[in-house]
Amino acid sequence: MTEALVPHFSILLVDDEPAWLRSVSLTLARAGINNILTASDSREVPEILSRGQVRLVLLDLTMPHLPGEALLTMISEQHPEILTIVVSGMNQIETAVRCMRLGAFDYFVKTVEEDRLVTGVLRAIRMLELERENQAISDRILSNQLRHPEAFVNIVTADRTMLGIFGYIEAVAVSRQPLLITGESGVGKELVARAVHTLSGASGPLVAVNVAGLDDTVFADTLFGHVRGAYTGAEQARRGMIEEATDGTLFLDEIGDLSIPSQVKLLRLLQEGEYFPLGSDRPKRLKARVIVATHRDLKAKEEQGAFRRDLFYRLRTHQILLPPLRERPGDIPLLLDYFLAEAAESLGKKKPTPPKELAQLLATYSFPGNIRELRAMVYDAVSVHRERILSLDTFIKAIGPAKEQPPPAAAQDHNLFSGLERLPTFGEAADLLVTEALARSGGNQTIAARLLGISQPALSKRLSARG
Ligand SMILES: Nc1ncnc2c1ncn2[C@@H]1O[C@H](COP(=O)(O)OP(=O)(O)OP(=O)(O)O)[C@@H](O)[C@H]1O
Repeated sequence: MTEALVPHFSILLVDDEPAWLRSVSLTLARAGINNILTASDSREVPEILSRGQVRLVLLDLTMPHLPGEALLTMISEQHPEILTIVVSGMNQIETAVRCMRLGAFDYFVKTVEEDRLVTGVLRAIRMLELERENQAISDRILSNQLRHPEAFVNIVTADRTMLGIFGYIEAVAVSRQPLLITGESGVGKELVARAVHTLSGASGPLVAVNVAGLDDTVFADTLFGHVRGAYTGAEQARRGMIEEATDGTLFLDEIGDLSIPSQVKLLRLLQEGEYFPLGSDRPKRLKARVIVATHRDLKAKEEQGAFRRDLFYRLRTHQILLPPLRERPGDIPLLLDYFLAEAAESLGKKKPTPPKELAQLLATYSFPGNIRELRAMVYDAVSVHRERILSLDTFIKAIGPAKEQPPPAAAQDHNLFSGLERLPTFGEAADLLVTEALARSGGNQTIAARLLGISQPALSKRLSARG
């Protein structure tokens, strides 16, 4: 199998000393960077750059023929899309300042530790990747069309926000940067992580780890693995989940519950792209895309000091916020139909017909457990179901008595009465509302009362008063 090229563009190393070219190539390869070209004759550089593959150049300054500063000027003028890192033998502040003025992205002295050079290269790669991804995101938003709708077949929705999120997912799926998925419990975060993984085209698996409740040592052991004898009881070496996810996706769920020491470990992993299995002093490379999810408000946690700011900023490079089910009521009938078919098939029954008032009833409920809760309700109803038409009873029981709910967004923005010349009286308005609620609920008073946000006895009293 041919190894994937990292990053997706080429990095060109330019120096007249072949030994330096070899040594830097090896250092970068150890950091997982293998898409490298080299040039020991600076006169070759313009032709190599004209092929359009190179986005980052590591440039020596003192070279025969075309000197480094002349090349730097040429690159800044003719290839503004390319970043140049100068790696010079000269430790002179004036030279460094001049190079930065000529457009260098960074400046390193050759004697500097290799680690610092690698960090500089990783920073440049990250910046170029983000630039490309931002471009992809705006292209997607403008084109407003999905390229791979098949990746979303398991995510039932017709909601505009959700469809917009699908477009965003297509744009960021191939990124190597972390992705943060937030949203209430049961809203579909793991389902979305799976769609991202499918679209990433990664050859490895998706490995999901729920990190809630893991103490720091268990967290490190689970993710990083250990060598034999790392601690009492570690009789066998164990691969960590990061290694299990090689060439695939590591999905860390409930990230908002991670302890501070584990947050530090995760940040280091993301920044340096490497980790140490417990008991080992040989680093391993992170070769998986990291997706994290939480139902918690990470911003609020960060403000309270319970979540590290640097990690929060690192994680939210790409972010998806999934809306709760109550904010997409149009999805309720679709999901109902989908889960009825799914439940009937798994329970070996014929798909029941839902009473037409059911979707109305469900729209009055706030679904704190979101889609998972709706799914469980439907499975429950189908399992006790005998007739052709599904009974409303299990649903009415599950959602409990009506509670005050915020008015629908449309009613908040626009007062329905504002266009009327004569305002109806309270009594008239209430009568009209009751009539409409009864029509929508097919005459079912329980549902009508829920739609009106009043108790059933209160509705019944009002109806008898009407005569
Ligand atoms: N749009 C959808 N279409 C079909 N099924 C869905 C949809 N969204 C969620 N589900 C289903 O609802 C259940 C909960 O989804 P999922 O586990 O992805 O939620 P979550 O946000 O990750 O939950 P938690 O915060 O508890 O981890 C799963 O069975 C999933 O398949």
